Amino acid sequence: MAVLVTSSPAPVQPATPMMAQYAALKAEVPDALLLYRMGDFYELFFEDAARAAATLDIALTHRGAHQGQPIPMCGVPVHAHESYLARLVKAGHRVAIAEQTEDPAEAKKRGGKAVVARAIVRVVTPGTLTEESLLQGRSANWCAALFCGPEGSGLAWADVSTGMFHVEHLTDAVDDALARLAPAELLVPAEQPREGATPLPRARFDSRAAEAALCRRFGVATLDGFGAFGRAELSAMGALVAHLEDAARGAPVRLDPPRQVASADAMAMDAATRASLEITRSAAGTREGSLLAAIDLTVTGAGARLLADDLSSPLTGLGRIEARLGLVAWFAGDPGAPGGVRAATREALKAAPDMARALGRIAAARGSPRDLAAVRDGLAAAAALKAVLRQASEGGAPALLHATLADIADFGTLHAALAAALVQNPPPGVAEGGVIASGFDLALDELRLLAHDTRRAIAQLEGVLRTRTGIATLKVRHNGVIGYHVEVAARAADALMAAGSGFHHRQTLAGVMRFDTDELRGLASRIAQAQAHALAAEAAHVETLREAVLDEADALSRAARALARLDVGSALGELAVTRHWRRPVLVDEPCLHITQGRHPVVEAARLAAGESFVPNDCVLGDGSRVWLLTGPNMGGKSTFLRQNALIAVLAQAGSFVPATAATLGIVDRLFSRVGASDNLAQGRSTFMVEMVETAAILRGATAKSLVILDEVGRGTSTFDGLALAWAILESLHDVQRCRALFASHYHELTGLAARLDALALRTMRVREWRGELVFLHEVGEGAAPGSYGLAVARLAGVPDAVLARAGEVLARLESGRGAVVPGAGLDGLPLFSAAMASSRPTSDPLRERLADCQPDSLSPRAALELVYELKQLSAAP
Ligand SMILES: Nc1ncnc2c1ncn2[C@@H]1O[C@H](COP(=O)(O)OP(=O)(O)OP(=O)(O)O)[C@@H](O)[C@H]1O
Repeated sequence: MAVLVTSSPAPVQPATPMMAQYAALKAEVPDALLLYRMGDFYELFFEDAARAAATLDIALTHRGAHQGQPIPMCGVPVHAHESYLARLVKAGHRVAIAEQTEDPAEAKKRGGKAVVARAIVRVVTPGTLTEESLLQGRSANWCAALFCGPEGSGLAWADVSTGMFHVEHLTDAVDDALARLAPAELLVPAEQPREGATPLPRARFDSRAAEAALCRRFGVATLDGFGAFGRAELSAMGALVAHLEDAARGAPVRLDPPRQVASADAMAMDAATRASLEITRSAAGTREGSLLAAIDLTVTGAGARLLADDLSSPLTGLGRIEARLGLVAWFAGDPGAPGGVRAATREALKAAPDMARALGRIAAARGSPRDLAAVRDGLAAAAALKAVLRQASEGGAPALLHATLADIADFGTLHAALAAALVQNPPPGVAEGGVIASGFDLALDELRLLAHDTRRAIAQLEGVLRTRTGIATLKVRHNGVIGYHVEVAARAADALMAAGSGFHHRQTLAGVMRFDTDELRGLASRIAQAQAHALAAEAAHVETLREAVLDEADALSRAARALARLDVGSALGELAVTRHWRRPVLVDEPCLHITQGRHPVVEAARLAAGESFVPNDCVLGDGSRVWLLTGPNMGGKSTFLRQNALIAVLAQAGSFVPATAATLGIVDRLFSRVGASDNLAQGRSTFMVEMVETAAILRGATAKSLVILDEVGRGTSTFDGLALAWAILESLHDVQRCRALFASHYHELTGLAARLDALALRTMRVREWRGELVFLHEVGEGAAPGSYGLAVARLAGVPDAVLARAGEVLARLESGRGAVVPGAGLDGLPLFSAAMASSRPTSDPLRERLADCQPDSLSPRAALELVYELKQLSAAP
């Protein structure tokens, strides 16, 4: 989430009318950087300029003076402003854009000192982006609002780039919901501050005003048709919509009606679980290395966004999960879909542009002709796909396929209008024309023809004038400043300067003179007129097309979502076939039976390195609801723990799973604590974090939950850690009664198996071969015979002396195992330095030479030589 940086207040007592205008605009958006349009540049002044120059690494200059001080200024060119905007927003700034809202010529009419009228047309914040260049095609860009009321919290979130709009009532687990969403921008009431969130006045969260505003927006008398919303939900929705509208500054904001999300419909996962399982982001914070990246075979941006959504909130309802699995199975050809339909679907989807985002821009009045073309091509792809799938589904198809196809309406008329009107590859803007295809509007074609013919007439005029004047080098030229003109070398210009020559002097430059003639003027003005009319006609057509698209906005948005669902279904089908994944069986009883399960990310990494991955079974259920897993470091415990949790996530997200078979009782909450998670920035030690997270598990887990815990208690003294691990394991077994995989180095815990009837012992198998440790990565029955910590330390390159010393300490500790005081039995051990001394290498040339010498038989000269020799030996390494 972006950290918002506020900028400086507006200057006091502005010196010039322009600065007065600037100050007034700046006062409207005191917390945003103001980009002030001046001709071809957006300029920033004062503190804004300093901040922007530092972020953008551009030159800071000065313009005029304010209260005797030069005014700091910097600017970015209008034509390239999007990339600068992206950098400013990414750096956490809110940016307001003030445009010139009248022609400078109009201002001039009001007098020499009149300032061109300007207004803020948009406030750009991280959560209100629509530009393709500012967004990531494969991730959603959520703007969220949170309101915590006495009866729970309301969380509303929307993506203006696609119009998606959701709301959820939360009784607790607000942090979990925010971790799931990872919004680009979060709005909160000022009196409920949160780190990284934008505080808004409390009045923005007024639920009654919100209800009325939402009814107006969606043209309904009551919101009941969308769901039964609580006060907190209304407050959050109201603040969110008002913020989005405020940022758009009068430009329309298109949103789908709010979809109410019920917390119970999704598998609950807290932020620590998501981080530890690296579902959509790796530990390094990137998409790469995450589960999402490893399994994403979607071919469209919208498909990738939907897959991320599915993985972030796996379902808990059997019906919806089965519906998704049915679609994946059908695409995977299991059972027996006609050959080629998956490939055909993926091919058709590849041709589909991002219709949802194009629609978002068109609705926000920021759409370019290219966005209209994107809708046209998206509709063509949708129609082609629908035809393919309709035919393929004749022999029987899953319900979700039928429902999805039904969401793709018949857009024949709209598509025909777009296809007939637009050129194949329209330019990014309408200003230069060339958007409307020839043949669509005869009047437009005539205007274009006229302009074309006139240009040809001008070209012919050059020949006529050459003959008439006898100047062979005479040229008819055009430039943006003086338009069409005749150019001759200065030395040949005398005849043209003569009165009655028919030539009117325009310009004298070094070596050349420029003229025009009445005929040339006439032709030029005909061209200009024809062009202006043609441009106006094109703009009118574009507006009509825009309206036609917006008339169908809701249906288009549904169709875009349907295409995304087909993309996800076929991509997961492809994944299932190419990686040999299997359809999971979901049941109501709390079990987790996985045969030959694999970790999708680790497996992919191993395969890429030319190494194999060892699959493992996991059987949690009656009689073995909790597994206590022991084994050496590096043995594969964390991988095994995580892979089973990931299989549960994948299955409930509606995907096949990396196993030869899997039967899974629906998991209501998933908890994962694997790998160290430091939160030192928040002032908590590793152990403190571990205990806070463990407390959350013991409070939150139910008999339907799945808990995976790795090395609980490692951050404190051995006995404290063991005692805690012991009690936690007992609690999971007896109190929460959840399914759990519990990895630990405390071998003492294995004794609990005798007492806890649903606790089973498993170990990561290793073999010692010629003094070397070989990791088999196999889960076997029973407990590990030892912890092999020293052997792993040797593999890691810990020096021999330290290892030898650790071996001695270990032997003493083991002989004293069970003693009450940790470290009992160590008193008799020599000190570390003494042990180091005893383990010194025995071969020492200096000592050997000294031992060899006979002092009594040495002559003075031989003694001196011996001293030299010893000195030399002592210097040797
Ligand atoms: N099933 C497997 N097949 C092949 N290689 C595996 C398997 N499981 C793990 N590995 C490899 O072993 C390495 C160590 O795995 P992992 O981190 O899971 O071990 P660990 O027992 O949890 O170790 P530690 O306790 O030190 O964290 C991984 O980097 C991975 O490459």
